[in-house]
Amino acid sequence: MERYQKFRKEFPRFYYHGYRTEENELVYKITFDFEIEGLSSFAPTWTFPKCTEQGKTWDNDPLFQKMVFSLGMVELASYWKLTCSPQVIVEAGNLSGDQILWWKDLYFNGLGEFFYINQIKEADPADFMEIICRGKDAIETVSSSGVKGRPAAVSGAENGVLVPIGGGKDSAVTLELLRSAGVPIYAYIINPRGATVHTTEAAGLDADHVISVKRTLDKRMLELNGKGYLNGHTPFSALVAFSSIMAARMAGLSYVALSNESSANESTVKGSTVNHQYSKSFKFEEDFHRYEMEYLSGSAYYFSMLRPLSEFQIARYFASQKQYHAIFRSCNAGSKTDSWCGHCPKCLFVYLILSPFLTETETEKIFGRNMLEDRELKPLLEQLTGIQEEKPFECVGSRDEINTAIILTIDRMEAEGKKLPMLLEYYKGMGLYDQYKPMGDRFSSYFDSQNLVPAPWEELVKKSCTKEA
Ligand SMILES: CC(=O)N[C@H]1[C@@H](OP(=O)(O)OP(=O)(O)OC[C@H]2O[C@@H](n3ccc(=O)[nH]c3=O)[C@H](O)[C@@H]2O)O[C@H](CO)[C@@H](O)[C@@H]1O[C@H](C)C(=O)N[C@@H](C)C(=O)N[C@@H](CCC(=O)O)C(=O)O
Ligand SMILES: Nc1ncnc2c1ncn2[C@@H]1O[C@H](COP(=O)(O)OP(=O)(O)OP(=O)(O)O)[C@@H](O)[C@H]1O
Repeated sequence: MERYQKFRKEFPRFYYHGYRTEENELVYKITFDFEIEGLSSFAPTWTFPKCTEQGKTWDNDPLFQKMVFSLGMVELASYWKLTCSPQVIVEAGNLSGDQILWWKDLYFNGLGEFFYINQIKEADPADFMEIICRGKDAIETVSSSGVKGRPAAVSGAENGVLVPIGGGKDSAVTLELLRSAGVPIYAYIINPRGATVHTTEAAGLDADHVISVKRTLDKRMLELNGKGYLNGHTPFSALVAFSSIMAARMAGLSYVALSNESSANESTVKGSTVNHQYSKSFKFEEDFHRYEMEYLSGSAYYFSMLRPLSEFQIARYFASQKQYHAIFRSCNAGSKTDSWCGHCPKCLFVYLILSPFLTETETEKIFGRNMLEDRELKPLLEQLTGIQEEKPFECVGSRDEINTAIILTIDRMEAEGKKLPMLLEYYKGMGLYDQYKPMGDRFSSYFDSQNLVPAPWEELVKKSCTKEA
């Protein structure tokens, strides 16, 4: 890819100079200092509310400072990708050889979609970036109450569990599961919008149990995007991971419960490792866990409550949680207007995966239209079901579970004597029905034991969300 080589030559060095903090009784604000030498500097910000005892200063907390530095390491990916400068010079903190390898692995995999879409074939895991660390010596961290290893019990959970909220169905399911476990819940939201705020309301959380942080992008990055510098997907969920453990520390919470499912492990491009949802995968979860244990010791136990489950089971559970149906929004395309766009892969995916568990009227009411009658969505249906090699670059379920959901919907509608909508009729004609029907329902009893859910909650997830087909 020509632009890649050209920019790397023209701008060989990217700097993470440092960060500046401002702290008062109400907020803790961080301004990162990045620079692409010869092009531009960037100053993105994060503002956290202060929710701990008065007089506590986070600037004096060594672990928290390491977290701030680490958040900058994730944030820099959005700015580095403009020119993919071969050298990244880190002055803001110290990194060991092992840490450097960890970060390179995150950047390479987390930017897998970016490289693929921009046709940057020459990006190689070893050579795409050299990280040179010129930071001062690391401040020794004093280990505190954080949980090490996979917990057999959930001690400390009585203080509360932090649940990051995306505004879609998955985090609502985590909220409800943890609620049934009887632990206090705190919601965590980056840049609140209607759906995220309404989700906390539907869960019955008051303002004291909602931690909202503000993140700003540097406008110069947006301007450079407009001028033809490189742009594309960045691993947003890695930002959720690093920032949520900061919020947990400020609030004195020992657990952060994500809502990433087993299906997120499937690659987006068949036969490759390119995964749009890389930082939602179990590999990232385990890697992050290891990083915390080794370099951020004392931080909250980070795990995904829904990791044992498929999207199919999450949809079934969510279908019974009617209090969220009018307000949840999974659509990324409509996230700015807090709406279902009704035309994107994520909308079609959610429509299909909920369909076996809701009536046609209920599903149509959620989306405001019957998407299954829209012939323009045929190509998306083909991508979602695996007729096409490439899944859409969106957070959608695995091909197998989408096919299972469609078969169940067709069977239900036919048993009720209903006429199939256009897309389901088309699907039947494509031969997939005959291919998948004999396989039966392989997802109702699904359970992925590769997970980090603390033992008592793992049992709860199994009991609440799995059943024999
Ligand atoms: C693109 C993105 O990550 N957006 C999230 C961001 O939204 P924001 O309003 O801050 O920016 P955008 O208007 O979407 O983008 C403007 C331009 O800036 C670039 N950019 C943006 C964010 C970033 O981190 N780096 C960037 O370089 C971008 O390329 C544009 O040119 O924050 C919101 C929360 O405050 C998120 O809700 C936004 O997420 C989008 C809805 C979204 O589509 N996110 C995708 C990355 C996505 O697929 N999200 C997955 C997570 C997958 C993963 O972690 O790998 C998901 O929703 O599950
Ligand atoms: N703005 C945000 N603030 C905090 N956490 C977020 C935010 N956006 C996403 N997340 C976290 O990332 C997870 C993945 O996002 P994703 O959009 O897949 O899930 P969702 O919104 O809960 O459900 P759905 O899959 O229906 O969209 C969320 O469940 C949530 O834990």
